[in-house]
Amino acid sequence: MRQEQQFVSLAHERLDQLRGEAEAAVRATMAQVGTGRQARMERDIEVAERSASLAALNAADSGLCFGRVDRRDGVTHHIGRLGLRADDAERTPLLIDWRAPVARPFYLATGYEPMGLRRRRHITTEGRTVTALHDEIMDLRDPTRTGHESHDADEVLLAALNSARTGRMADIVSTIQAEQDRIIRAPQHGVLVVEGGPGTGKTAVALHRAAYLLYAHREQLAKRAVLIVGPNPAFLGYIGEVLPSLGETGVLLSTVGELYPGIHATGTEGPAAAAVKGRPEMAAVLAEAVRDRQRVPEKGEPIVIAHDDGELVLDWDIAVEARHKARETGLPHNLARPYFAFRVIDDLTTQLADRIGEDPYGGPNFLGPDDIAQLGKAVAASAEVHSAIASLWPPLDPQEFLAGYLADPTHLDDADADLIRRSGGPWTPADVPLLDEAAELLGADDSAARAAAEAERSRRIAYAQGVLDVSYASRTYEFEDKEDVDADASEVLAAHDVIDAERMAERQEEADHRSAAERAAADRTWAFGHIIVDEAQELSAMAWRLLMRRCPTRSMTLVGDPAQTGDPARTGDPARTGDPAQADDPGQTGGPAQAGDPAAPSAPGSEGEGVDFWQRILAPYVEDRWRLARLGVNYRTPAEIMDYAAERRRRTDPHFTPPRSIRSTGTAPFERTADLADVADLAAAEVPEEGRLAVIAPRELHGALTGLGGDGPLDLSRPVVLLDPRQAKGLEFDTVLVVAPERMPPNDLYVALTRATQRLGVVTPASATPSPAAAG
Ligand SMILES: Nc1ncnc2c1ncn2[C@@H]1O[C@H](COP(=O)(O)OP(=O)(O)OP(=O)(O)O)[C@@H](O)[C@H]1O
Repeated sequence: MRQEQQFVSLAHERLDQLRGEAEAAVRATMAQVGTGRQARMERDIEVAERSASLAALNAADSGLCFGRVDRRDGVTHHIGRLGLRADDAERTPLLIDWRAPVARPFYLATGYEPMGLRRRRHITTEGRTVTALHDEIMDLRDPTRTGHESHDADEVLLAALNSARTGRMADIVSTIQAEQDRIIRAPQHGVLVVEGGPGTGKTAVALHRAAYLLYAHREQLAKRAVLIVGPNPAFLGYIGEVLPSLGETGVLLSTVGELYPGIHATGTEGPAAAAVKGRPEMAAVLAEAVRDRQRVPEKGEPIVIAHDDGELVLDWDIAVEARHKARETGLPHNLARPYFAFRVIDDLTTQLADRIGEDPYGGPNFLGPDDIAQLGKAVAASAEVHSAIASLWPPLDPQEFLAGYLADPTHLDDADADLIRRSGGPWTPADVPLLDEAAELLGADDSAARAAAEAERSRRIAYAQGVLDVSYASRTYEFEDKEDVDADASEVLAAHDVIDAERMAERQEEADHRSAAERAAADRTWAFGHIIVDEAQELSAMAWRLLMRRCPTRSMTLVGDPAQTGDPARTGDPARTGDPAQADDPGQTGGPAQAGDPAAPSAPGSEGEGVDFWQRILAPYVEDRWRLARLGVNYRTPAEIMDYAAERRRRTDPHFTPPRSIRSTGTAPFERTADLADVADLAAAEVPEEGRLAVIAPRELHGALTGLGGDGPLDLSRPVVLLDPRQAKGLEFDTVLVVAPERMPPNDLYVALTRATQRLGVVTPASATPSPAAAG
C-alpha cells in the first residue's frame, strides 16, 4: 500500500506539473496580441488545442491510476486514465494510457492465458489516497505469492456495480471485462453490431470504444469527428459525462431529431404517425411528391407569355420535352431546374425567331445566328418567362416542401395520410429524416451563395494583386537606391517572390476555428469519421437512411437489443412496418434492398433471430458486410430481478433466454396492490438513502400519479423520477417501481423491469384506472 501510495502521489505531482504548464501555456497564448488575421487565427487554434489538453489533464484527476501489471520478465507498468512521462531526459513512461497496446493484458489476461503477466493489481483510490489493492496472481505456483491475493478481480467489479447511482453514467475504465475489451478495440473500419440484453454494458462499451478510436486514430477522427446517436435528450444527458471523464471532448452527441441543422424538433405526435413517417417507402413517396411539383400545362391550355416582340406560347409539348431533359440529368430538383429553364428558353427563342425572321415567300429565315442570340438574351431576361418557368418547376426549399406535403399527404393510403396530415405546428423528431430526405431530393440550390463566394474571392485576389504591385514598385525603387544590386538582392525578397496573389488571398480568408464536432453539427452534409448508434433497434428505416448519408465510409458501431424494441416505427424491418417489398433505392450506396429476401446471405459466423433483425436493417447499405458481437453478462440487474423479468417475458415468448446476471442480492422483487394516489408515498418509503428511485408507468397514468414531479421537465439527478417505459430505455436506478405492468406491451415491460441495480417493486393499481383513451 505504501509503495503504491508513493507511486500514485508521484503520478499526481507530475499531473499537477503538466497542468500548471498547460494553464500557463493557455494564458500566455491568450495574451498574445495578434496583429493581422493570420496571427489571430493561429493564436485561436493554439488556445483551443491547449485548452483541450488541459481539459484532458483535469479529467484525469479522479482515478488517475487504477491498475498495475507485473510481467514475468520483471517489467512493471502502471495503468491509468492517460499516459504520463517523467520529466527526465529520456521522458521515461510513468503511467500507461488504458488504451495503449501495452495496457491490454490488464483487461484480457487470465490464468489460462496470462499474456506474459505474473500479477495484475487493481488500485482503488479516493482522491489521491490509495484505499485498497486487489491482486490476481496469474500463476498459482508463483513463489512470490503472499496468500493475500484475491483469486480474481470480481470484488472490484462488484463494488463498482453495487455503488449507488447518481443519475449520470460513470466510466468503467478500471473494470472493463475481456468480452467488452475485445469490442472496444475492434478495428475501426466497417459496421460492427453489438447485441446484448439489458445491462450487458452495450452503452458503456460504445462510449469506451469512441474514446479508444479517438486515441488510436486521433488525426483522422479529430478532423472528421465521431457522432454518437442516442434515443432522446435525457439519455444523452445521462451518458454525457463519460467521454469528458475519459478526457475526450471532440465528440458530437445527438438524437436523430437533432441532426438537421437549424431545426429544433420540439413537436410531439403519436407512435402511429411516427411509424408511418419512418417507413422505408417514404423515400419513394417523397420522391414522387417532388416529381409532382415538376408540372406541365394541360394539353391545349398553354401558358401565354407577353413579350415585346409578340406573345410566346409555352405549351405541353415544350414543357414535357424540357422536363424530360431536366429529369434525364439525374440531378436533384433544384439543380436540374436550370436545365428545364434553359430548354424552355431555347424553345421559346426558336418560336420567336421563326415568327420574326419568317420569309413570307417560304425562303430561309432572315435572322442570322447573332440576331437569334440577341433574341435569346431578351427571352432569358424576361421576368414573365421566368415566372412561367417557376410556375412549372419552382425552386423548392426542404422545409417549405415538407410542410406542404404534410398539409396534403399524397401517394399514401387514406388512413396513413390521415395519420400524418398536419398544417403548421413545430417539427417532430420523425419529421427530421423526412426533411433530410427532402433536402437530398431537392438539392441545395447554392448557386447564389457560390456566386457570392466567388465574387468575394475575386475581390480578395484583386486586393492582393494591388498589394503585390505596391511591393513590386517599392522593390524597383529600392534596387535603384542600392549601390550593389546583386549583393543585396536577397534582403529585398518581397512578397511577390514567394507568393502569388491567389495564395495571398487564400491566406487572408477567415479560417474556421470551430472544432470538427462543432462544424459537423452545423453541416447537414458532414461525413463523420465514425458513427456510434445506441439503442440502434429503435431507429426507423428513414432514420437509417439519414445516418448512412452521414457516414459514407460505413465506419460504424451499432449497439442494441431487438428484445427491447419499443417504437413501432423502428428499423426497416418489413415485418413490423408493413412494407413487404422494401425495395426502394437505398440511397448513395446503390444496389437493391435485400430485406425479406430468403436468399440474402446472413452475417458471417452468427446465427439466430438477431442476425436476421440486423441483416434486414443493414442489407440495403452494406449487404452482408457487417460483423456481429454479442455481450452475454448482465452487469446491472441482480439475478432475482432478471429471473422475474424473464418469467414475465416468457408469458408471451416461451423461448426467451435472458442474459446471465453477474451478481445476486438475495432480495426478490416485491409485488403490491396500491391506489395510484398512494404510489408517491410508496416511492418515498422505498427511495434509497443514497441513490435514485424511478417510478415507471404507462404515460396515460402519469396524471393520476401525483406527487412524483411528473409535470416538470425530466431531471435524472432527482432522488425520485417518474418515467414512461420509453423514457426509461437505457437508464438505470437503484430502485425501480413498475406501475401497471399489465398495461405495458411485452417489450416495454421488459425494459421497465430491467432498470434496477438493487431493488424492484411491481405495483398493480387497486382502483379502476383511467382507460388510455379517457386519459388522452
Ligand atoms: N465492466 C464493467 N465494469 C463496471 N460496470 C459495468 C461494466 N460493464 C457494465 N457496467 C455497468 O453496468 C450497467 C449497465 O451498462 P449499460 O447501461 O452500458 O448496459 P446496456 O447493455 O446498454 O443496457 P440497456 O440495454 O438496458 O440499455 C452500467 O451501470 C454500467 O456502468
